[in-house]
Amino acid sequence: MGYRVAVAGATGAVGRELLRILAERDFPVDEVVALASPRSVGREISFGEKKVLKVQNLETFDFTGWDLALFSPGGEVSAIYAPKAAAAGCVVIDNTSHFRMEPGIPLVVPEVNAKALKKARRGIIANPNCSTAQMMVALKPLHDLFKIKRIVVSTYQAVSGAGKDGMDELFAQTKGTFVNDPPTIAQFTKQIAFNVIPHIDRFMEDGSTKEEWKMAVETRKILDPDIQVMATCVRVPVFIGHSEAISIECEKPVDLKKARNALRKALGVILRDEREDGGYVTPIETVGEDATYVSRLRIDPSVENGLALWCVSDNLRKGAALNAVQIAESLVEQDLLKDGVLLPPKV
Ligand SMILES: NC(=O)C1=CN([C@@H]2O[C@H](COP(=O)(O)OP(=O)(O)OC[C@H]3O[C@@H](n4cnc5c(N)ncnc54)[C@H](OP(=O)(O)O)[C@@H]3O)[C@@H](O)[C@H]2O)C=CC1
Ligand SMILES: N[C@@H](CC(=O)OP(=O)(O)O)C(=O)O
Repeated sequence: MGYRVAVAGATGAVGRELLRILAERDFPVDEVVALASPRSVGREISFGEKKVLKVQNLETFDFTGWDLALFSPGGEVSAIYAPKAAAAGCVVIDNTSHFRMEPGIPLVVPEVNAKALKKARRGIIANPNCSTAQMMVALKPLHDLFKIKRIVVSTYQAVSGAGKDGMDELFAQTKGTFVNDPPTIAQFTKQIAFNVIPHIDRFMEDGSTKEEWKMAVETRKILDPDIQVMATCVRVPVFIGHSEAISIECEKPVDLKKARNALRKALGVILRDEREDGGYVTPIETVGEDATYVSRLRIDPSVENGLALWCVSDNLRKGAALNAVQIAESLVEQDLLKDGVLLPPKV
């Protein structure tokens, strides 16, 4: 038996990847519909090798009779239409930050906390922030071994994290530099080509950014409510692939050999750590890949029970679309994708 699946935000960077991954992984679909803004109605986009979908309007779409909706149309749009879809009996997996911290809405990285799906009460499941998702995959096996108390992380985030317009801006500025065009700055606060910007999402009162705040609160919701997180999130001129330099401080003594063995066995992780030229993974090597790559694993001698690592993944896949499809697969595996199990919210 297959499912009727809607993809909202289908013309965007994440939406296109969602369609690609549903087809690639042979998710059991009977029917797929692509939804976006009124601007895109009638546009054609591919689903798999053979099918072409005509984009429909999310604003007027009736979700009655649809089993599953994968949303990535931006937080403000999800805020309106995800509850409507859920109220029509369609289970929503939302990629935006809008519902992540709400009670009764599981925030899930399947390799880490798939069981939380059973606690869904409102017909909506949240997909984590891209930087958080890959960090959770890399740290779960280490947390199981050594019990992490504190994480210090610096991110190097690709422009595709800011959607298709972010990618266009890096491309235009890079090209423009070679013909002496002054850079047009719209998606980022400063020139991104040949530069790095220590600012992602809006500023909070304490001087951190919302991206940094999300990494802290989402880690606590997914992995362990007692972990402290200090994040610095930086945009870099890379098209796809988020990188992270992570230092952890643990309760128990760390053992490098045990850490390596656990990472080798962990679901979703590939350890590539050869301590020689090129024996580590860079973002461009992760494009189109599903794994979260860990390199540069070493003891951090500056704290008790400290360990440092480098972690890289395709932000549009594990950071967004792949994780969403894995959630859908996990719902199917756990027999949760049926009427009455994920109760629709009252709207
Ligand atoms: N990029 C990433 O790494 C990650 C992104 N996300 C989240 O996913 C969401 C989308 O990101 P991304 O794909 O990168 O963004 P894009 O800008 O590339 O795409 C946005 C999508 O949303 C659609 N959309 C915009 N406004 C409306 C509307 N009023 N009604 C219906 N559809 C609308 C757009 O349709 P149209 O083409 O018609 O304008 C487009 O399909 C964001 O909320 C982001 O937070 C989450 C994790 C990671
Ligand atoms: N903020 C992330 C992508 C994203 O949209 O995250 P969120 O869904 O948490 O707003 C980035 O720019 O790389």
